[in-house]
Amino acid sequence: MIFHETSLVDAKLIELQMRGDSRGFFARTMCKDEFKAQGMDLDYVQQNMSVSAHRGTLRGMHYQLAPNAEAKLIRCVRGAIVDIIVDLRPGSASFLKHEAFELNEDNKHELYVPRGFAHGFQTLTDNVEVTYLVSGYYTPAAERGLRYNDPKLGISWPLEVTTLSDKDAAWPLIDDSSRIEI
Ligand SMILES: Cc1cn([C@H]2C[C@H](O)[C@@H](COP(=O)(O)OP(=O)(O)O[C@H]3O[C@@H](C)C(=O)[C@@H](O)[C@H]3O)O2)c(=O)[nH]c1=O
Repeated sequence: MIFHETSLVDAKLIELQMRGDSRGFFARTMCKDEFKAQGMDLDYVQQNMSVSAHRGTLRGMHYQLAPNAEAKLIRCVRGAIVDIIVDLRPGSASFLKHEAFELNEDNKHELYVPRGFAHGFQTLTDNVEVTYLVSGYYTPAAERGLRYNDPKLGISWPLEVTTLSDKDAAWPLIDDSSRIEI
């Protein structure tokens, strides 16, 4: 795995190293030793997948409150997405900043989202499958979100939003104090 720093403190874009042969190729997608050397979260307790039927579908921006905060390791295994993360950690040099990453079935990039970040993505193709490991159990009482089009975040999504859950349409806007419950 090749670990690339991002503009957001502690978040990393991971390039997989393919070992090809006559059958195809092999690549490692998670390795505790390599993650430890990078200071990344090591213990993943759930693996999730989602399938989105339509191009332009948006899921986000999601996180869980501490002590249920989760690190996430995201990969798009069918189709393509733009994945966007926001650093919500007060005191971080990248507090409230975001960065966008294209993850798709061809580049096979993996995005490491640290605890204390909000996460979301928009599909760039129909019939998209995303798979991700998370370091915390799903805890509905700890679920929180930011509005994908909150002017305080200033995220520019690549496509018109075609599909959005009622829950994602209703997340609160960040108030003037910019204080965010994490
Ligand atoms: C996230 C999650 C949802 N669910 C249930 C709740 C609901 O009935 C159904 C769909 O849930 P959601 O609408 O929250 O699914 P979705 O909008 O895809 O939620 C996901 O979005 C991306 C951006 C993330 O970062 C993930 O951590 C997760 O929050 O699945 C679980 O049972 N376990 C889980 O871990």
